[in-house]
Amino acid sequence: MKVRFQQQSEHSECGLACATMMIDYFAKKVNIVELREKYGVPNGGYNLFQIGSVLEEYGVVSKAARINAESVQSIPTPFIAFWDLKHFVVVEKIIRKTIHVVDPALGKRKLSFEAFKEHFSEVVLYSTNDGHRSRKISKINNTLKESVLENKKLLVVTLSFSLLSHCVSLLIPFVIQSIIDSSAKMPFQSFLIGIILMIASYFVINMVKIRLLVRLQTRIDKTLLGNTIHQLLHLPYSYFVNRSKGELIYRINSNSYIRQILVDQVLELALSLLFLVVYIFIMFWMNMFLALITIIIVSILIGISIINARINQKIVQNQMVVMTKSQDIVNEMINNIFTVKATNSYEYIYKNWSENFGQQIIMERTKAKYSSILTNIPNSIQSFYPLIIFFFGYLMIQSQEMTLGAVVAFSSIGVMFLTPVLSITNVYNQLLMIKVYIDRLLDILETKQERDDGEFTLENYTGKIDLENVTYRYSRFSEAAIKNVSLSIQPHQKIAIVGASGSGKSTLLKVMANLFPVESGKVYYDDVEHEKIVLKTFRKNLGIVLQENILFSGTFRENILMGRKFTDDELLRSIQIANLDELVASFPLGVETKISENGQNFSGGQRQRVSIARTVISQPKAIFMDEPTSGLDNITEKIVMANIFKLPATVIVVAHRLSMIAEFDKVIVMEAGKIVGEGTHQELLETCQEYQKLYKISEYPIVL
Ligand SMILES: Nc1ncnc2c1ncn2[C@@H]1O[C@H](COP(=O)(O)OP(=O)(O)OP(=O)(O)O)[C@@H](O)[C@H]1O
Repeated sequence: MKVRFQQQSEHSECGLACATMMIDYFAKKVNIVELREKYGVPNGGYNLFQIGSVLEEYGVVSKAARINAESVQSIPTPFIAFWDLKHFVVVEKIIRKTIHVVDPALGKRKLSFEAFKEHFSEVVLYSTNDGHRSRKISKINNTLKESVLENKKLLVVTLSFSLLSHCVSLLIPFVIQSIIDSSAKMPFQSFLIGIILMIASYFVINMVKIRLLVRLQTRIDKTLLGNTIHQLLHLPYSYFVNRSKGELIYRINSNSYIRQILVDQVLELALSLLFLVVYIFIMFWMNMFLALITIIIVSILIGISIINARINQKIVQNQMVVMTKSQDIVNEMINNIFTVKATNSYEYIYKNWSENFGQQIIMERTKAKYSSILTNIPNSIQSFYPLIIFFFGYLMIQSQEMTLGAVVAFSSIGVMFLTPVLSITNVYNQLLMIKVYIDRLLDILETKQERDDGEFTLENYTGKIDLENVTYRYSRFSEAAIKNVSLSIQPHQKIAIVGASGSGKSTLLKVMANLFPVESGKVYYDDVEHEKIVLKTFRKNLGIVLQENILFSGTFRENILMGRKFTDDELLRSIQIANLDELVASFPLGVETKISENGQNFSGGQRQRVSIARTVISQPKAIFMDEPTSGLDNITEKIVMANIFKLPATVIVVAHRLSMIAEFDKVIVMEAGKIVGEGTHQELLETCQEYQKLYKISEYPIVL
């Protein structure tokens, strides 16, 4: 049994991807989505011990060993190998001096012993389980099935028209036969009328078929892509936190490949299969001997095409991985062009990209190498097929077993038979490919949506928040970012969270704002446990301003409203609170002024203020802000914060600068995921050593 390739979705997921491949091989069909949901991905990835624990939970008993490359053949395959001192790969098998490696970042590769030795870091994790599990054919995901089933009617109609057009073309050989065999007494006019009628009906049927096909394609596209985007929008925030954007976009694009293969190819396959039976029947009815020759030729064609498809699948899988990486590099380059320029790192980035692109080219060439032989043979056979039939047909005419017309007709039917056979093998090829695309899409489609099954709507939410022994960790194996935190925040209180970098301030804020689900403990809003609240409607009570202030391309108005309905007065009020009124007034188009994508044409502080206006416009009852004013000067910061403080809302702010700290009702001091101090600024200065330290080193001494 082969190891099923599992691609890692982010840089630190190689350990988890290797664990997925091992579990899938030895114990149970799993995909990385399931393991990711269960264990998460710690910063810096998994170590061998943690991978071993995951395997054990799934019934794969494993052992780690330190071993040099020369002795690695004694380890039972597949096993996990430590790679370049920073990565994990699965060694699928070792055949003589060739090592078959499944790299979760790069796909399946064959390495010479020397190349293996160069990368192998002399540590392995192997399974002591006996043999592999039995594998059943996997079921296609429901969303994909639904997308097709929803358009069942249209599918049947399109299929019927395709069938009709095939039927019309099936008549052609018989017409040719009667023209040749009855040429002496041919009723010229009726033949001509018949032919014109045939051409006209073929044309009309095909025209309708093409239109139906396009309609079917667009409908399936819409359902498939619509479902994916809908699913993406309903995934929890944590899904996006560590994922690369290029990778996600590539996964989303898998939709159109899947549709192309499903609609264009599978439809063809269904018809071809049906017509194969018809053709075989007709051929044997016309001439047994020629029919047998055709079947032999076809068997050779199918054999070669299957080999071709299998080779292609492997190459395409690997090709997709490098293509995604290229896209990622370009994405990062464009997003971080300032850093590239500032650090003068053109060559480094270019080298990175061109190395990756080089691999892409090598794969393209390998593909061409194989297909120049394997695609060429079927094509050549197809071209020479009529010659073979005419050769044997000639002998039959001589022995008067067949007429010339019958040989010509047989040859045409034979060619018609070969075409669907070739298309079946081509579709088989594509179907192997679709699996690769589906697996990539399933990462999105099979991830659980954010839960929303609460019973309380909390329409009159006051802004009270309580945390009871809350712990949150980014992954099962990483240290908790928030440890056993209990906290009570009263309506309209103004709270600041302070602490050293990495102490868990942002994480605590996100947990309070319900962006991250807690691992243990409870979060209460107005004394109602968060799991019992209808999140969809409740979310509008929470306003969140995060560090990354993303603006969309559109006007000021559009960026603040974000599709929600508010009056012009409400819009102006939010602009005033964010102290944007002067800026907006300075533009001739006011709130209709265009903001470019990501707000590139505005300063960081201006972007922050648009983000604040966007949050306060909905008059949330609790406002969570992660360093919302880091880009503002002291005076603007004071104005904005004073405006926010006046709002009838609970305000919780992660603050690096302590310049306004004395104005908060309560300050929470964090250290290593725990609350180490809680009280007013004055109280903490007297009682909390950690706070005193922070205050002393604060860049901006307090203004009292
Ligand atoms: N997306 C993530 N995945 C894994 N670990 C994370 C992630 N984000 C933060 N962490 C880890 O969680 C811990 C707390 O991080 P957090 O961002 O909450 O700290 P912070 O106090 O807000 O830091 P800063 O002031 O530098 O923003 C850190 O150890 C950090 O490495």
